Amino acid sequence: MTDDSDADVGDAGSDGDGADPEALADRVTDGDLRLYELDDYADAETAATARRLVVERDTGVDLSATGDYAFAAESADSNIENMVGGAQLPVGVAGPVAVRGEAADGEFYLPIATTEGALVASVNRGCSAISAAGGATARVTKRGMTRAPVFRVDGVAEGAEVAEWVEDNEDRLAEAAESTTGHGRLQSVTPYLVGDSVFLRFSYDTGDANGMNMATIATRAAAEVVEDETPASLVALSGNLCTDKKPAAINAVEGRGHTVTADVTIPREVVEERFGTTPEAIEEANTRKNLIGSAKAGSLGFNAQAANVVAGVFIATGQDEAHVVEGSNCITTVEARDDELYASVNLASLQVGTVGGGTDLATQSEMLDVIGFAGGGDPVGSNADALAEVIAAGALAGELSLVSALASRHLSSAHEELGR
Ligand SMILES: CC(C)(COP(=O)([O-])OP(=O)([O-])OC[C@H]1O[C@@H](n2cnc3c(N)ncnc32)[C@H](O)[C@@H]1OP(=O)([O-])[O-])[C@@H](O)C(=O)NCCC(=O)NCCSC(=O)C[C@@](C)(O)CC(=O)[O-]
Ligand SMILES: NC(=O)C1=CN([C@@H]2O[C@H](COP(=O)(O)OP(=O)(O)OC[C@H]3O[C@@H](n4cnc5c(N)ncnc54)[C@H](OP(=O)(O)O)[C@@H]3O)[C@@H](O)[C@H]2O)C=CC1
Repeated sequence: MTDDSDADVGDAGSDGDGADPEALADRVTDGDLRLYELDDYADAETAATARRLVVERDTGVDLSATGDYAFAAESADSNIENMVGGAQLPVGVAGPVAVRGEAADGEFYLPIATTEGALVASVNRGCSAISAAGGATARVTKRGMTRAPVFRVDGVAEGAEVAEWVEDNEDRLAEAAESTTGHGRLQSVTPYLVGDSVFLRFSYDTGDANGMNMATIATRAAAEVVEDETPASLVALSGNLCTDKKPAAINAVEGRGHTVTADVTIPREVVEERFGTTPEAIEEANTRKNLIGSAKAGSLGFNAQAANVVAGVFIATGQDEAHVVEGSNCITTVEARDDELYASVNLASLQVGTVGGGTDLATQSEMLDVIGFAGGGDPVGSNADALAEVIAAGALAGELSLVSALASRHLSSAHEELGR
């Protein structure tokens, strides 16, 4: 879409369209402008072109591939600073997979952006077995985006008073928090006291949005009320008990974002035909690997590759990719029954949105459309719920296929064949 060689020649000192990327790049090189100030002197695309020129000159690297991006630069204004282009990776589809959810009920393609050969094939195989079995049942059982500021108090007694005040005045905190958003609703505030630190874990229903910005802005307003009304002094708006983008047991236990569970019962003949192994072998591999192995490792994830599906769909659909950390909090269960296999996944903390964040970008919104849940839902929140249910079904497909491949000793040959 963009090309350094045919950029407009114009006045590098003027605002907006017509600015010359070469002249702008010269001004950066001369120390007259900072890289991030280029947007004040040119439209977003020209500014990105000028930045590429600066980086090309400084590093000697040809950035023509990075400059060949397929979205309007200005559409990424709220997503990136110092933009130089686009990072592209292949996206494939698995499915369609049949999902019997509360919000998602039908057959759904699962777009997966990845560079790992064999991943889409694996999820596709799992999807085909799930669909042959009549589909996966999926339910969102909890929603709540959290933000937990930390306050300083003078000691335990004062901290306990602050915690009590918060518990008695949740309605006042909700009023302040909700004054900042049309869609966010404060669901709870849970105080934690550690010595002279008080943590307040705020949890919000954020509708169809991931809600991390929404929750952060709302919590700032609530924190001001806490400071006005109690002796507590705000130290940090995020006190890590949220817990955002770090492995944390609190998310695995209490949930964060969407807590979603999916299960399926697959007839024995379908298992044997699609996975080339038996329900008993899959159960044994799951127990020894995903349960005992994970326990011995002290892992928070009792699964094989939930993060693969979460990451692939997140990148394809404009979710915050760092939330894959929480998205990997998944427990996979498998049970061989008389003539069938029962399998389930529980994703405790899946952060998804169909509005906001990167969901409006060109390819990302296309992929949300492919799944069928782009934009705000009716009722509010139903699109994000549906996306969570479809991802859970995809994670279940990935678990079934990979654990089967391990049970049938096909993992390394599959990757030799498809991934090298
Ligand atoms: C690779 C397969 C699927 C072959 O499996 P197969 O049974 O030999 O393949 P098949 O040719 O008989 O086809 C069966 C089905 O697989 C699908 N399929 C088959 N090939 C393709 C393809 N090219 N493109 C799209 N879909 C494909 C497709 O659904 C097909 O059904 P059909 O449509 O023909 O009725 C299998 O061996 C497999 O799933 N292996 C596991 C690979 C895997 O899961 N990799 C994930 C990444 S591993 C990792 O990152 C995490 C790890 C392992 O470190 C985590 C841990 O510690 O456990
Ligand atoms: N601030 C932070 O600390 C952090 C931010 N992030 C980033 O936050 C972003 C996600 O935040 P998020 O708040 O979701 O996104 P946005 O900041 O993009 O806000 C989305 C907005 O969409 C509006 N909206 C319109 N329709 C709906 C609907 N149906 N349901 C819900 N909201 C709707 C809401 O407006 P209104 O509120 O007015 O109702 C909402 O605030 C990601 O880009 C992520 O990377 C990630 C981690 C930390």
